[in-house]
Formats: sequence, structure tokens, C-alpha cells
Amino acid sequence: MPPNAAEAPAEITVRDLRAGYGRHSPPALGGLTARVPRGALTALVGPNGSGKSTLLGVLAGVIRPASGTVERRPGAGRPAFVVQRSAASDALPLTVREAVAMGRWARRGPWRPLTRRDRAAVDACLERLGIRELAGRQLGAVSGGQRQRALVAQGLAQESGLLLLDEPAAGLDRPAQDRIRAVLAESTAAGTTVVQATHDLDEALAADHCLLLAGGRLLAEGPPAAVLTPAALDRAWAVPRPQRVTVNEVQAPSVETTSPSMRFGSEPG
Ligand SMILES: Nc1ncnc2c1ncn2[C@@H]1O[C@H](COP(=O)(O)OP(=O)(O)OP(=O)(O)O)[C@@H](O)[C@H]1O
Repeated sequence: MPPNAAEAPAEITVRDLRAGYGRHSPPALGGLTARVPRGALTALVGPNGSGKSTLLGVLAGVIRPASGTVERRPGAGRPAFVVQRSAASDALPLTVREAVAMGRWARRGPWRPLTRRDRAAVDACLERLGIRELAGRQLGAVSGGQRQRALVAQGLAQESGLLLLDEPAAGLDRPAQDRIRAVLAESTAAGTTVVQATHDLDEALAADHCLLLAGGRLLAEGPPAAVLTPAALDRAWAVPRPQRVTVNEVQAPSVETTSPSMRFGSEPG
């Protein structure tokens, strides 16, 4: 981890990024400018619908920006992207080990035989996520939390310099959350740049860097403790969502009325 993530060189620089899901949807990201420091853990924080997953999708290259720029460090390889649990198909006829081994395809090419080094990397990732004993089980037949750990292991198995994760610890029990937190810390210590979306304030506060999103824009970025102030969180949860503007009709902005699902560590549950 760099001593000061704000001073670390940028892994990614995003400028005036606009992205969405077609002409008929409101823009998910409406002019976002931010930087992701290299070799650090960056937390993406913001209300539901603020654009965290969309930003991860753009950084992963699976969502094409409508405009703006995304600059990666020169020579950077393909990112590894760990999607949310609900997006993973439970129906795939794969064992946990095979699912993790798919992470090696990024290097080896799909369906290519694994080398000894690939198999060692898969074993190490199973071990790091504490799912080695599940290796032979069908992915669709393990619990949601175990499957989620398998997906994180698959992301790690790619050995990418940029690991993107969409709420990797959501819904996991405390030991599994702690394990993922430790694994991500090890990854950044080894020089990997990690970006994770999270709704867990403790997790966000433990990151090196934080981007606070609201309404598809950056509200604040910097050290988590400086960004995630009660005032900033109140602001984030009060930002109106972007609205689609149609001919002859200007929709009034709607204000998010649900209270933040975030909690401060010192507050009772
Ligand atoms: N597949 C989709 N098609 C159309 N609109 C979408 C799609 N996915 C997301 N959106 C919209 O894009 C905006 C940003 O959504 P996004 O999923 O990026 O937010 P988020 O911050 O990750 O939310 P959450 O915390 O709920 O995961 C929202 O207004 C959402 O409704």
C-alpha cells in the first residue's frame, strides 16, 4: 500500500465520463471525473443507483462510455472484474475449482489445458478464500456466500494488476467478510490496484482511498475518513437521481427518500 494513496501515481484517470444504458434511460454517470491511485484499495461509496456498478463496468471495459475519457496506466493489462453474486449464473455446470480455474483463461485462453503453475495459482486462490474443501462441489450447489467467495477467488486467479469488485462482501458472514478484507489488503500490498463498491462504511473507512458518488457524479474523493463525513453522506443521500428529459416534458427531480443503509462503526446497529 502506498504511504499516501492521494500521492500515489494514478492507475486510472477518468474525465467527464458519461455512460448509461441507452437513449431511453437516464444517464447512469453524468460527467464523472476521478482518479484511482495505483497499488491502493479504493472504495466506491454512494446510494443505490448512484453509478458505482456502472463505473466498475466502464473501468472493466464491459460498458462503453458515451463520452469522456478513461486513461489507464501505460502498459496495464486486462482488469479482473468480480461481479455481484446475483449476476452470476447458478445454472452453470461447473465445480467451484473449475469456476476459479476460469480466471486463468484471461492468460491462457478459454478451454486451454492448465499448466502446473495455473493449477498452483488456482489452489492458492481456493486456499486464500477458505473454500478449498468445496473445490469439487458444483458451483450451483454451494451457498450464496460460498459462491461469492469462489467468484472473488476467480478474480484473484487472473493475477491482474487491476482488480474490480462489485460489493464482494455483501451478504457474507463476518469471518468471510474479514477474509475478503484481508485478501484485498494482501493484494494491494503486493502492488495490485483494487477498486471495490461497498455499502459497508467500516469497509470503506478501511480503504486507502474513497470515491463518494451521488447521482452519477463524484461528490468527493480522498482519504476515506476525510470523505465519509456525516455531512457528506447526508449530501450524497439527498442528491436527486438524474432524470430522463423528454420532448414537451421536463420531469421534476425526485429526491431519494430512503435513508442510507450505511452505518457508522460507533453507532448501534
Ligand atoms: N441494466 C440497466 N438498464 C438500465 N438502467 C440501468 C441498468 N443498470 C443500472 N441502471 C441505472 O443506472 C443508474 C446507476 O446504476 P448502478 O447500478 O450503476 O448504481 P449503483 O450505485 O451500483 O447501485 P447499487 O448500490 O444499487 O448497486 C441507476 O439509475 C440504475 O437504475
